[in-house]
Amino acid sequence: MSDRETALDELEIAPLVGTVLAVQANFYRVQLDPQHPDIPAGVSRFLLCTRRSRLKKIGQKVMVGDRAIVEEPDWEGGRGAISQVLPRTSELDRPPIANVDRILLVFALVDPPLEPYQLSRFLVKAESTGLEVGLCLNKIDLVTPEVVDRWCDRLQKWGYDPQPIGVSSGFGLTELRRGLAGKITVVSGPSGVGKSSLIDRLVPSVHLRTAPVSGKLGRGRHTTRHVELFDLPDGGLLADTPGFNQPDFNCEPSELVGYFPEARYPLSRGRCQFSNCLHRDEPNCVIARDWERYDHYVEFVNEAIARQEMLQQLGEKESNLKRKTTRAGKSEYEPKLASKKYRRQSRRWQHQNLQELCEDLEEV
Ligand SMILES: Nc1nc2c(ncn2[C@@H]2O[C@H](COP(=O)(O)OP(=O)(O)OP(=O)(O)O)[C@@H](O)[C@H]2O)c(=O)[nH]1
Ligand SMILES: [Zn+2]
Repeated sequence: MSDRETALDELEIAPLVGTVLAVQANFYRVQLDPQHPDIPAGVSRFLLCTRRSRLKKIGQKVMVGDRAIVEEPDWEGGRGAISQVLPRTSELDRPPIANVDRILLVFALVDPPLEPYQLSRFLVKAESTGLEVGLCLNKIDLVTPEVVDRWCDRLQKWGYDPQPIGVSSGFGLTELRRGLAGKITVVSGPSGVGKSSLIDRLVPSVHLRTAPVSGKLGRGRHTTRHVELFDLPDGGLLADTPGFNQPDFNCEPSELVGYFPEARYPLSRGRCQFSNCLHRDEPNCVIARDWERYDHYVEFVNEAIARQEMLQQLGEKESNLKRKTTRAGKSEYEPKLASKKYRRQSRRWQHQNLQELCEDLEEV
């Protein structure tokens, strides 16, 4: 066995494993798990790594959040090479992060105002990932305790247990920190609610640029674009997502009901008469209509159906298009010759047909 094989063999017994915190132009910032006997005392556990060419060859992508095996650490230079990506437990595509455990939705009670419909969209989108969903209500300093209580009662009826917080004053952040320990959490929510300010407070080493909520849209001007996981002092990793105000759904209409906690319980207890019931006008449906968000549910189902129909039409259109390359070298779609019945009949075909017709007439 060569020296290298022996070294690899040893690595297999006790590989250096870490989590990819950020991707920066073909380099991966990896935080190694602590207490590995190979990590010398006093060196940084953060290594800037390349990806082994073998991984490139097999098309193995490395994502933020990935658990990776690191070889050939250069402790002085803070470098290493990723030789293997461990199986993922989850994979989000927006933001592109692997192994996320929890989505934490942050909304403000005011400034921007808390809108039930918008909150519902974010909740459904978060539920559609299949991950645990948490909800914080920020800016409690700007409303009365009665307003906070009213919102908490209302959202409990939706099936959630919101945590009121005040990022400016630090209210509720100790409890929030406890829920983040040992997990990878993605923070999401509309613009201007205080997501970046929250991360600034939770991760002392991070200073994201934040600006006052401004303009007609009531949006904060801070922009969060690249994907990065921040290391929390009490353990756990946190990522911010760019603020967006209207998440889209790309799920099947029939899946939506499962993303409403209010409907999950009756569905687990009984069955609708029709197996493909969408719980709208169908008879003998187990879902009651008297819960606050039922209208949201119906609207989201209608939206998902419309989306499905649009995709179907697009699919049909696309199958009638063929790709051609223009003189400028660009690739474009042009209508395929329509199916037989619309195609201009060729002379020969016309001639044949006439002949057949004549033969038919002769037979009569
Ligand atoms: N009054 C009050 N203002 C807050 C609080 N938390 C954050 N803010 C302010 O709200 C504004 C927007 O905060 P950001 O942290 O930029 O919001 P964001 O959610 O990251 O916004 P995007 O980057 O657009 O997604 C800033 O002016 C913050 O100072 C709070 O608890 N109380
Ligand atoms: Zn039903």
